[in-house]
Amino acid sequence: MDIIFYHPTFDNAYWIKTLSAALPGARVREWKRGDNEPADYALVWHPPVEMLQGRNLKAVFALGAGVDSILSKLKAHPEMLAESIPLFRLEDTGMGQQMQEYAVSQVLHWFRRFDDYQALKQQARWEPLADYPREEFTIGILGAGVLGSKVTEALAPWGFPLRCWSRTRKSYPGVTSFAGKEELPQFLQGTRVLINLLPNTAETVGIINKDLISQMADNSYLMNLARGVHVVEADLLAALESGKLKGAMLDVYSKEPLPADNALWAHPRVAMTPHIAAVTRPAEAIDYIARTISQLEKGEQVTGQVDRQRGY
Ligand SMILES: NC(=O)C1=CN([C@@H]2O[C@H](COP(=O)(O)OP(=O)(O)OC[C@H]3O[C@@H](n4cnc5c(N)ncnc54)[C@H](O)[C@@H]3O)[C@@H](O)[C@H]2O)C=CC1
Ligand SMILES: O=C(O)C(=O)CO
Repeated sequence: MDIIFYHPTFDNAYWIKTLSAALPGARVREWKRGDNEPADYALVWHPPVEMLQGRNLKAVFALGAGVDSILSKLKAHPEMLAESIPLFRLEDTGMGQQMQEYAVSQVLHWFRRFDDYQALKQQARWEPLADYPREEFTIGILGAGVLGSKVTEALAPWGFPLRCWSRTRKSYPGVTSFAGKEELPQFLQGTRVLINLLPNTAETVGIINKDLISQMADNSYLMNLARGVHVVEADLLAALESGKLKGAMLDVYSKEPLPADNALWAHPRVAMTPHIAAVTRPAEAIDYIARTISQLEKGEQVTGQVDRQRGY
């Protein structure tokens, strides 16, 4: 079996060595321009079209959870990957725990009013503030899939009212589930902290806009852990100015790296990280990919296949 590997920034030698060890007998090589030798599987992130085009592959594995960049490239270059070749993505493989850490630490930061105390500190003001009632600190998770469900699990022990919104109804313990466009207004009503973990699709681009924000509780918070295109940044800034939103924690942006002149950098109530909420953990990802390839070779059922029509 031949496997080709391409990632613009990973430690490719480590991946090739570890994957080879996990799949004895497989020949794993780094794909380089001009390599047209046969391959059975391809592992990719931001692949050049010529890497995949015209190959008789058994499957392609995306080296991340979101496949929006691969699917948008496919839209522009449908010849890159035949419809019949399945595309897989990473399901959790260590990203769930990272999202849990990120979400829980920031929710607690806001709940304990550390943002307010930080602002008071700037003015050397000693001023104990009233606690927020826990039962009114409702947390809503947009996108209740692999990562969204992990985040609800980590938040559950803290006792906040929890709700999620997804395409189909979920039954996660202690979480009120809302499904579909028609239930979005109900989901938003009273939501104090909105955590976004939706995939980037034609239906979700720009979903966090002024209309959506206006339906949330006053003095609410936004945490965007999914993709920058979900948020209309001008509407976010306007909501921060009007006071409708008290703060935002952003990991992803409409343009990455975020240009130095973007107003988000300077905003005192916007906290930011540079798209690191959950990164691909090589050992876990290799374990999943090796296991899935072995199962595919034996004709067994596998998980993680992307529905290209649905867009995630
Ligand atoms: N910031 C970061 O470091 C990272 C960001 N991500 C982002 O997180 C996203 C989510 O990842 P997973 O949980 O693994 O995806 P998933 O596919 O398991 O879950 C997606 C959820 O969104 C819901 N959904 C999709 N379209 C919808 C619609 N139109 N209306 C209502 N609900 C809809 C689905 O029902 C599902 O509950 C990825 O697509 C990626 O963009 C993923 C990893 C790291
Ligand atoms: O896996 C993904 O989709 C990511 O965004 C990784 O940072």
